[in-house]
Amino acid sequence: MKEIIIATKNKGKVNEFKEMLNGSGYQVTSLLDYPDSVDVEESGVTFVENAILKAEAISKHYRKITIADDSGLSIDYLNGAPGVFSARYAGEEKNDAANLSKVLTELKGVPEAKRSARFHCALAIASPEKETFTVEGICEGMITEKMEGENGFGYDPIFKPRGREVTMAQLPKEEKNTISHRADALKKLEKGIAQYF
Ligand SMILES: O=P(O)(O)OP(=O)(O)OP(=O)(O)OC[C@H]1O[C@@H](n2cnc3c(O)ncnc32)[C@H](O)[C@@H]1O
Ligand SMILES: [Mg+2]
Repeated sequence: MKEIIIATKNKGKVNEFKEMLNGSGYQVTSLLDYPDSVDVEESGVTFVENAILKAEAISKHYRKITIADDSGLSIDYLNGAPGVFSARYAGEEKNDAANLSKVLTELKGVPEAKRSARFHCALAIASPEKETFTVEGICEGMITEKMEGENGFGYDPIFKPRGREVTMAQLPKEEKNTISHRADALKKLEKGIAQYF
C-alpha cells in the first residue's frame, strides 16, 4: 500500500488522520512509527509556515511522502492567542491541562458574546520530488466556562463548535471528524494526494 507519513507525535492527531483516511487506500503512518525522528523547530509565525517546516524536514529525511499538520486555537478576546503558540501556551513542556486552565483563567468573567474563537489547521504535503502544497481549515466556535467531555484532545473540552450545544470533547469522534478544522483542511487536500505518488 502507498505510505503517507503524518509528521506528528501527537496521538490525538494521528488517530484522527487514521480515522479520516480509513478506506482511502493509503497506509497512514506517523512519527510514532519512526521514534528516532528529529524534532523540527516550529519557528514560523503562521500555521502554514510551521506545517511546511515539519512536512519538508520529515519528507527529506525519510524520502517519503509526508503530510504535516500545524494547528491551534485563536481566541478573539485574547487578540488571536494562543495561535501558533497553542501547544506551548503554558510553557515549553506542552501540558494540555495547564494550557486549558490558563485560557479559562484569562477568560474568567468574560460574557458569552465575547468568547468567540476558532480552531485553525494548516496541512502541508511534501515529497522529495515535488513542490510542497498547503491548505487551511477552520472550525468556528466559542470558549466555554468550564471543561467538559473526555473525547478528542488538547483544547476540545473548552471549545463549543458553532451550532452545537456541547463541547468538541463531548461529541462522538465521527462527528468531530466531520466538522473539525482538520476535517475541513483534509477535504481540500484529499484529491491532490494522488498526484504525489
Ligand atoms: O507539532 P506536532 O508534532 O504535530 O504536535 P503538536 O501537539 O505540537 O501540534 P501543534 O504544534 O500543531 O500544536 C497544536 C496545538 O493546538 C491544539 N489542537 C490542535 N488541534 C486540536 C484539536 O483538534 N482539538 C483540540 N486542540 C487542538 C493541540 O492540543 C496543541 O496544543
Ligand atoms: Mg508542535
